[in-house]
Amino acid sequence: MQELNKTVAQKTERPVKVLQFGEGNFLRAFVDWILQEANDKELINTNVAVVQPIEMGRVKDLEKQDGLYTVFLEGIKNKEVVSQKQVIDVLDDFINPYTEYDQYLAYAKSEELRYIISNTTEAGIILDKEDTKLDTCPNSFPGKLLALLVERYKYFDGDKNKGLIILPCELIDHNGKELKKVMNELAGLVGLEEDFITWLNEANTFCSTLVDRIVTGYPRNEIEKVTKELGYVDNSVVKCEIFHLWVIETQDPKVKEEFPVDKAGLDVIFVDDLTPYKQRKVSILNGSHTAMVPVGYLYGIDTVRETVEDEVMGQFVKDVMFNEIIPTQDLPKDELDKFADEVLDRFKNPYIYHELLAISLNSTTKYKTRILPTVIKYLDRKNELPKRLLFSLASMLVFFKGERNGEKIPVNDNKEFLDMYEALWGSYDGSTESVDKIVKQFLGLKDHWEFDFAKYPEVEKFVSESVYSIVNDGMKAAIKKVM
Ligand SMILES: NC(=O)c1ccc[n+]([C@@H]2O[C@H](COP(=O)([O-])OP(=O)(O)OC[C@H]3O[C@@H](n4cnc5c(N)ncnc54)[C@H](O)[C@@H]3O)[C@@H](O)[C@H]2O)c1
Ligand SMILES: O=P(O)(O)OC[C@@H](O)[C@@H](O)[C@H](O)[C@H](O)CO
Repeated sequence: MQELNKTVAQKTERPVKVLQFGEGNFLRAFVDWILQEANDKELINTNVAVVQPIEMGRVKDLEKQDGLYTVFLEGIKNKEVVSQKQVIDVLDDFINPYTEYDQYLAYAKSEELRYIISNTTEAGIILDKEDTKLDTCPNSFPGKLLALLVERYKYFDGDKNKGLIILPCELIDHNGKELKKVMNELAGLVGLEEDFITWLNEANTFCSTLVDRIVTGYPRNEIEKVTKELGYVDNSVVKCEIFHLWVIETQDPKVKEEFPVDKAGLDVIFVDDLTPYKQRKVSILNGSHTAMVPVGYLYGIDTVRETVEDEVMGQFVKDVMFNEIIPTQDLPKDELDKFADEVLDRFKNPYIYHELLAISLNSTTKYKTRILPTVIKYLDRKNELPKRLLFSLASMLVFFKGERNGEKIPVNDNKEFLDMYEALWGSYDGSTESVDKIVKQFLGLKDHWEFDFAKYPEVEKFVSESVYSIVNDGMKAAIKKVM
């Protein structure tokens, strides 16, 4: 069967107004799909140049298919099954800046370039103090963007009209403000002139944004069937749910006028403050995802849907959402309950095969960013333990012991964390004392948690007892104690 390329599907020429950092599943199934819809409805007219943010990546694989790939949306909308396969043709240039730095910097001189879009994971918007030499490809995303903007500033002689609209999609708090802050810090370290810094801050518009769509990526589990239906081989086909929401925070009405993607009948909204949307989504959706992963996996389940449909695990997830997360949120309760009900329906999507192991990636950091704020609020407000969220923390520690029913778990996290788990479990000798010691050290990682668990001695006791029970009695017995 033929591979997807421009001899198989149509490719439309458009000016490249968007430079996109990241070629991952999410951006392709979300932002690029939105751009496609808005282009097709003639609301915008742009193609995208994709920049690979790290040395290893897939931009050249995308280029092999002339940038064409299929978004496979499947789910239930208004009680009807929707199954739709759509070829996306907006990707137009594919840059590995590590090997094509000049080609990358050439975009600085583009009259047409207007938008920067990024998703470099929660690890991407960071200050890398080594990124001060802009004449070779900087390592970090902020470093790469700074190099481009310095070139642009010089080429257009500080023209205020040549600034860009910057729309980061990383799931971190205030991503736009954070990126702007990191870029300013880096500009300071590089020693860039004051006039450039003024241009960076005044000519460019950094918008924080919040994204929401469950994207499971390449549908490995059903690829033969999908390929047959498509009639071509697509190595970059990406599967996702129908639901989508992009909240763009801006106080500048010109952004909405210039980027009218919301008019394409899509769930894109422009708001003054996205904080409530962010808190609600990250704590309820991502928080319950992260909380269910080690518990469900050690329970013997592999996917999100099976987890929420299992009698015991389903109840665990509901209790996590409604009894521990929602009471810590500041939005009206009925709104939160409605959102949580919708999320549960999305988790039950029968057409999406969302593996717990995929969500488990970088769990140690995800627990800290997506769950710990809830745990802390719960402890402060209720003066009692959020037992299920802490049970999930205990389960995560056992998950990284790396074994389920005698089989190795393919755990995936930063090397420093994997080394830490190995060292912690290396001291385990089967006794309650050794579990207590492991838990004490784990909760004592103040630099990681940025929170002092020792303030709550009952937390350590509960986590320790839970770990001991999960290891010795197995998850099915251990979970009964928190239900
Ligand atoms: N998949 C989803 O359902 C979904 C939904 C909403 C948000 N997100 C967020 O999007 C991000 C990417 O998810 P994905 O499904 O596209 O994953 P992916 O593995 O397909 O893509 C990851 C992308 O991030 C880049 N990247 C990885 N580590 C980086 C680093 N240290 N610095 C800079 N760039 C880095 C990679 O180059 C790649 O472009 C995740 O952080 C996730 O939180 C995902
Ligand atoms: O993508 P991750 O690995 O950061 O997190 C896993 C999921 O919680 C996440 O992808 C959600 O499905 C997504 O955030 C929904 O919008």
